[in-house]
Amino acid sequence: MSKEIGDVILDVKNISLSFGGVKALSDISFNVKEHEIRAIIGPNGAGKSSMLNCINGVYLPQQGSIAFRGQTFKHMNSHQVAVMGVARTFQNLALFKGMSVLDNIMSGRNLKIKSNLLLQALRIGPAEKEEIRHREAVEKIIDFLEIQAFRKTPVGQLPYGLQKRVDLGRALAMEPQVLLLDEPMAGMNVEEKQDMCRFVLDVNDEFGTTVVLIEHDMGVVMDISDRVVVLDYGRKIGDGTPDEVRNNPDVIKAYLGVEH
Ligand SMILES: Nc1ncnc2c1ncn2[C@@H]1O[C@H](COP(=O)(O)OP(=O)(O)OP(=O)(O)O)[C@@H](O)[C@H]1O
Repeated sequence: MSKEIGDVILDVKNISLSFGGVKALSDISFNVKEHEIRAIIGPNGAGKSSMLNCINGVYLPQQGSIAFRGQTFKHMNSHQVAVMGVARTFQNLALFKGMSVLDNIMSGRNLKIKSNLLLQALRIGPAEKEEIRHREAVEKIIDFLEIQAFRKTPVGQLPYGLQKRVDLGRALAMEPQVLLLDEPMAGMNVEEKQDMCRFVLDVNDEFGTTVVLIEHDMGVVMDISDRVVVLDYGRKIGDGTPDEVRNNPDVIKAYLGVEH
């Protein structure tokens, strides 16, 4: 894999997060470079989702800071983080099940809609032109994700693997610079996983989008990631290329309970 990795786009510094007496994250630091695919792995309860929730402003860590392109966003909420260019998908799908694929992906464009609600509703003036532009962008994503056949289908009627693809489409509709994927392959069969892997690689390659993903499937992680950060009980125990992480005794111990 020979691709150009850029400067640091996301810099996580000394993040600590507790829920009452539970320390979900202890002094976690790592960075993500532009155009990278960066995985966060670790056993159940390691703190992976908590970390993603700190990055996209859902949780406010008690300590530490996160900077996007050098700009620290200590108190930004998830909307502000999204406007800045960080989109995410969810472990448990958060789609509108009764709405069509097209409308679900369109909902990802909301952040980009500039005209006021009345003009939008009447579809007149600049709102009409804007709507056409958004529709075109959404159609491109639908083509890219190869879901043309289901454009008008209510999302709830689609197989799980396709719903995950629509979830990705909705995040892509925000035209993010950084895409956070929370277990994009969870619950998928082998074929669906292969498809999702290909789409993640294509998004990274064709749009240049930086990807941060949590994933339990080690085969997938080792195949597609440029670098991997490993958490265990809220602490960072490894950070490096897939090969470095694979051979790290602390990581082996955390996963297998024994050193090899
Ligand atoms: N909202 C919350 N309230 C209380 N405790 C929480 C909350 N979210 C996470 N935790 C706790 O923080 C710790 C880390 O959880 P987190 O979900 O981040 O781990 P994870 O690595 O994503 O796990 P999994 O792989 O099972 O999804 C766990 O002990 C969990 O019980």
